[in-house]
Amino acid sequence: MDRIRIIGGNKLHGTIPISGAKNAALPLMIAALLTDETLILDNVPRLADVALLQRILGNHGVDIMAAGKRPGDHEYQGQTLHISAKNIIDTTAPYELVSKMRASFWVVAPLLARMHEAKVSLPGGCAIGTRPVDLLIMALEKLGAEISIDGGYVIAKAPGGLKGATIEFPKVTVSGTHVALMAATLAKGSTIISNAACEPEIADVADCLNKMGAKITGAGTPRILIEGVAKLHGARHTVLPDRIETGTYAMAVAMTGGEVQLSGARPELLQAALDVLAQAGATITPNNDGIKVSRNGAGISPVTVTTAPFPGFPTDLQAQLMALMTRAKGASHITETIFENRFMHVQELARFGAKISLDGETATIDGVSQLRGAPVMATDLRASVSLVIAALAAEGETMVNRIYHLDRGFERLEEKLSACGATIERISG
Ligand SMILES: CC(=O)N[C@H]1[C@@H](OP(=O)(O)OP(=O)(O)OC[C@H]2O[C@@H](n3ccc(=O)[nH]c3=O)[C@H](O)[C@@H]2O)O[C@H](CO)[C@@H](O)[C@@H]1O
Ligand SMILES: C=C(OP(=O)(O)O)C(=O)O
Repeated sequence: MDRIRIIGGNKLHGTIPISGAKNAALPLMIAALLTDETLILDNVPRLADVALLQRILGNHGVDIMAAGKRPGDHEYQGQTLHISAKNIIDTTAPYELVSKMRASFWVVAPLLARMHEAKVSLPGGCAIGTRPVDLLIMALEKLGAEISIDGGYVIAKAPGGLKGATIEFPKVTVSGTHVALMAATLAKGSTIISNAACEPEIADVADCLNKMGAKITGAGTPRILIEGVAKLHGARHTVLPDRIETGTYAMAVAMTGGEVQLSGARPELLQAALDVLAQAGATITPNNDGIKVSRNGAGISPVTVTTAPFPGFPTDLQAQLMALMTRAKGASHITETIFENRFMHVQELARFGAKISLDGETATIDGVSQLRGAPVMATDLRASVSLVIAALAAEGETMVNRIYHLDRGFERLEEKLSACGATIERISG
């Protein structure tokens, strides 16, 4: 099993190119199931989750061609995928594949919308809470699907096709919104999704669906309107930059000090997180090429933050912020409201000498002047990278074990950080 070895203490200086967003690339690839024509996606990150989804789509009969690099392409250029779901040969998504990645469950929506049937294993994914799919099932039932659960599989049928409906989510759900949106594009009549998730990845998927011939308005707001169409066609779409990767590297720079240009980043995708970083003492400068982040001289100030759906502070940056706050001058408070068990990093951060106490959904972090490197274990994707952030500032050596979590969502992490002066290497085997 690969590990990452880090010797902390170096400031970060240089440029980090921001990859395409994992959480947009995955639903965009899934949306290709809605049409028998080719969907071309540019700027798809090279990640374990993307590779796994390629296998899952392949199992349904989808052909995927990954275009190589052209001369002059930047070495970090995302890949271009040509995805063709001309013939769907199997509407079952098996346990062996779906259990490894939660988002793969979302294939239920396009399969049902286009093939009028789907049998999809209940999902797995990061251990950050119970993560039920009741609201996704509710949305599909509203659209006229008959759904049963048998042997760990969701079996969905819509013999006459889906029908437009009003779907009101009792709580904001990204997965529920993606599923409702994709399913409604091919439903007969119009659909209203209210209390929809406003995450930028939803709007990115809706943009792509509209290029494919869907009639969607309001994506990115809590009320989305979809006028169903009989057929979708091929299109070409570029995956938006990863706001969580952006925020993660911004926090790494705030942690170590130094100055880094986050190339290709879009500040409006993570304004709440950038505001918190500025409060913590980092200097954030949006520019033509992305965002410059620096922290020179000044220490880290404590903050009080509560995670919330977009445009609030993202839960996917909570662990990274906690790592940063371990070295703040005073006590910080971080409240997690989205996932009930997203504090797996707390016990691992303690191995560096961090002082964190938990009370229900709130963590209190008493900043310490110095962290010390330690052997630690990655537990889930964002928790893993919070350990990397701590290690970059810790005295001495850290060994991060079980880094397959990191490979799910961070493209060439060690290369990007070492190019900015970090002492970080992957140890294979
Ligand atoms: C691949 C992807 O895009 N993953 C993101 C997505 O996850 P995901 O789409 O799974 O997250 P949701 O927004 O759906 O979940 C939000 C909350 O709603 C609950 N819930 C959800 C569905 C349901 O049927 N019933 C229910 O109770 C969840 O348990 C959670 O407490 O949004 C999360 C919240 O921004 C992010 O942390 C994940 O990185
Ligand atoms: C929790 C995440 O992913 P997933 O929803 O795929 O588990 C994440 O991206 O932080």
